[in-house]
Amino acid sequence: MTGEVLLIRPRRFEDDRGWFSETYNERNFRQAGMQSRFVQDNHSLSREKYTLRGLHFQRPPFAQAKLVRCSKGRIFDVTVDIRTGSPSFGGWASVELSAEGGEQLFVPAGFLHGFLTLTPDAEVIYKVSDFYDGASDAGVRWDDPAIAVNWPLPEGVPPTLSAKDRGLPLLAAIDSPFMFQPGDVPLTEAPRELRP
Ligand SMILES: Cc1cn([C@H]2C[C@H](O)[C@@H](COP(=O)(O)OP(=O)(O)O[C@H]3O[C@@H](C)C(=O)[C@@H](O)[C@H]3O)O2)c(=O)[nH]c1=O
Repeated sequence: MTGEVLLIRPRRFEDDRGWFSETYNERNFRQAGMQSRFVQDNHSLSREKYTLRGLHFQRPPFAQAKLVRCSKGRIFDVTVDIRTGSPSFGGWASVELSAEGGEQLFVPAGFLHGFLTLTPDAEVIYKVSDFYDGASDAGVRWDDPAIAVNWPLPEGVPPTLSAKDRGLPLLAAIDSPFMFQPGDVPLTEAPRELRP
């Protein structure tokens, strides 16, 4: 497990037709410091601007690392440290991911993940390191005041949420199954950048 949130900017080769980019290359991403093996690819479409999905995680033995990118539009992507014993426990970090920029966020197991769409019809594609398991699916409220994510929502505009996300518990009510391990890295405001 790589216990560090990373921002990846894959190289783009531009020519008259447009561009080409390797969005994932196991060897190069490993060499750059991202160790996970992925077993499932996910793709979601959120029709409305200001749709919020999160804050989610899967419990072990199905804990997932995620490699997230936005393939249409723009999203405000958020990760929250829930590793017991971490100096940054309960802290959050955000990055904007856009189809135009092609940035990717690597979210290790031990973190909540969620995003707010900043454009209509935003599509998000992400790789995960273990299979979906409905019984292990869990999460924390997007507006938990103990985390206090500064979502870029205009004053008085509520996000569009699933019924499941409206009913999620507060961080204090979940028993985090994750421990801060030797070699893990605290969460910083700006994730370390990799250019594989
Ligand atoms: C996540 C997931 C959902 N599903 C099903 C369950 C449900 O019927 C439907 C929609 O699921 P959800 O409401 O959980 O989808 P969503 O709210 O988009 O959940 C996702 O949110 C982002 C922020 C993440 O980080 C992901 O890991 C995942 O939790 O799709 C799968 O079959 N496989 C999967 O891997």
